[in-house]
Amino acid sequence: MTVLDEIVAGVREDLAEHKSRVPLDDVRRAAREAPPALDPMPRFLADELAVIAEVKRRSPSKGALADIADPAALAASYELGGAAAISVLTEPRRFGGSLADLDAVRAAVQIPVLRKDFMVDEYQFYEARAHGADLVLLIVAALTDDELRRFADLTGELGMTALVETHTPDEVDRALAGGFPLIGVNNRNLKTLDIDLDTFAPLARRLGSGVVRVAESGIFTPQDAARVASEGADAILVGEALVKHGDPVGAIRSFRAASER
Ligand SMILES: O=P(O)(O)OC[C@@H](O)[C@@H](O)c1c[nH]c2ccccc12
Repeated sequence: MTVLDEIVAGVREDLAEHKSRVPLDDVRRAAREAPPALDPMPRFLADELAVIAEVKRRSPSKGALADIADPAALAASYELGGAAAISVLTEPRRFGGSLADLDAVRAAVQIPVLRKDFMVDEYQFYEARAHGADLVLLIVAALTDDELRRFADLTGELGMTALVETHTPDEVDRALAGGFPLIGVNNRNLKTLDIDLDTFAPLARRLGSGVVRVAESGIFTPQDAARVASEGADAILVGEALVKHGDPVGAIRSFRAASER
């Protein structure tokens, strides 16, 4: 079993508990009644490198990253620093996340919010929308082509935008075949947890400029941001460097300033 398989198995166990607590019909109604989702794409298509700033308490590779007592306050400083969107980890076992974190962040900011989780069941998409998410993550490595298609369709029906995550040439080809407009390249291999910033450039080239390209993971400095921007990134997704930084407002500003596109 890879780490990804183990995480997904845990997600499926937790899902059974969610479903028994809030039946599908109820979560669907809540999704329908939520304020409409925001469209993040204009921010990603703007001239400046967009920063997706992540609320991340822990990670499977490094354990505890930061003691985030007030996720709403952290999100508010991300917004103040000029983040284009905020990513909130909701997976509890390995990342210490929760839907409560998503609720807190949603209530604190005006910009689009991404529910970052391992999305493997329709239920989670209604749940994401019911909790105010504007974007969800679709990890190609964790899904069949049929699931990718179904989940992307459902994401769109709910008014949300899918960030489709890739890590290999084969996954890039699958994402391109699906016609998805917003595609991430994760510099971290979710099967081994190894990080390599050299992952991005060749896959970004393979993706081409017809899609919005997001460089994910392992971006720690403005120099890293400038590098992936020069390799074609329209946006960067940054977690660890921001949650550990004493000045998240300044950190986001420095990432944004690093790239002149
Ligand atoms: O903390 P980092 O190295 O800046 O990475 C952020 C983000 O890319 C990472 O949290 C991530 C990318 N894809 C994921 C999929 C699941 C869980 C987490 C992730």
